[in-house]
Amino acid sequence: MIRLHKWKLLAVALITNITIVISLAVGEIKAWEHIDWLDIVGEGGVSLLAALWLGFTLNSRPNGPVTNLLTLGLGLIFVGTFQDLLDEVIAIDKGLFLSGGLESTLLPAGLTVLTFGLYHWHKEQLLFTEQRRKREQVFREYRLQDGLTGLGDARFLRRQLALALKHASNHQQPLALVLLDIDHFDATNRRFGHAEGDRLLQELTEIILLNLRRTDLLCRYAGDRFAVVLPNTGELMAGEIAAQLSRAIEHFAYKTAQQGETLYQSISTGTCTAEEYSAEAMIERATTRLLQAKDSKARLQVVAA
Ligand SMILES: Nc1nc2c(ncn2[C@@H]2O[C@H](COP(=O)(O)OP(=O)(O)OP(=O)(O)O)[C@@H](O)[C@H]2O)c(=O)[nH]1
Repeated sequence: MIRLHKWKLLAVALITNITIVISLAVGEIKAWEHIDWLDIVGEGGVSLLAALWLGFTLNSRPNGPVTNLLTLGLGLIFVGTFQDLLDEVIAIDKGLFLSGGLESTLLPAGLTVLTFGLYHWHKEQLLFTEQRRKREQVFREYRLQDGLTGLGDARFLRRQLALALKHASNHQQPLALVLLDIDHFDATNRRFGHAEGDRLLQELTEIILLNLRRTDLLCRYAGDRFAVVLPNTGELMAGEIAAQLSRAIEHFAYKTAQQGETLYQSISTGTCTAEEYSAEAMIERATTRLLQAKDSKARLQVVAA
């Protein structure tokens, strides 16, 4: 946290020190008997809580505009309450802005900025919830969760696909399955290393999730192969969604962690609709179509070369 947010922490520490120095310069330390210890405990406690909130917030957030707003809001609240605390030990001329004006300005300003930051945080959380919904139940079924991407694994896919098939047949709705496989992922692994391949798989997961509807389910079927269950979806729509996912991935400019090189990926897809198939038969059919797509891509590349 300290390394990531060092400038923000330095700014808060610097402003706090400036407040102490100015207070000492324009005021006088109160005599022991004039200090109200109950106020010190109360106001010191509020200041300490504001500092803790700031610490918790920075510890749980990446850098970015929402974090900046939250830091500014909590920072203002902290400095405002800290100034309040200083007032209890340093007597400052009542006519000075530092004595009353600063306290009564910083706290409301901090609360206003914090409210604005919390509003954006709330919006950000809604987006994450939306993405998480597409991983349905995975968070309650850790045994069937893929450790790298957080998606359901192949066993989870089979189980959910069987349930979706039953639901589709009971409600006489179509159901589709799309398999996606990254092209030449082995070469990417060999060139940039397995850890970079892992990061790429994680980022591609996010891209796919962002391009799905809230009812769709994404699973990691195997190594570089993903599966999407598309409820209430016919063949045409499934083909369209597969094409959208291919486009989204082709346009994604992945940056490697080491050198920041840009990598572009393509995928091959195989779709299949339910009709009278079982979950296993659907996976087999989609796999056959995926391999056919890979074959025709390879043949086209040979012709082009
Ligand atoms: N980094 C990483 N690589 C993985 C993981 N699981 C599988 N792989 C790799 O994925 C690659 C899959 O290779 P292939 O099945 O030959 O697929 P490909 O190179 O994409 O070839 P085509 O599908 O024919 O285009 C292998 O190099 C595996 O080691 C993983 O969790 N992390």
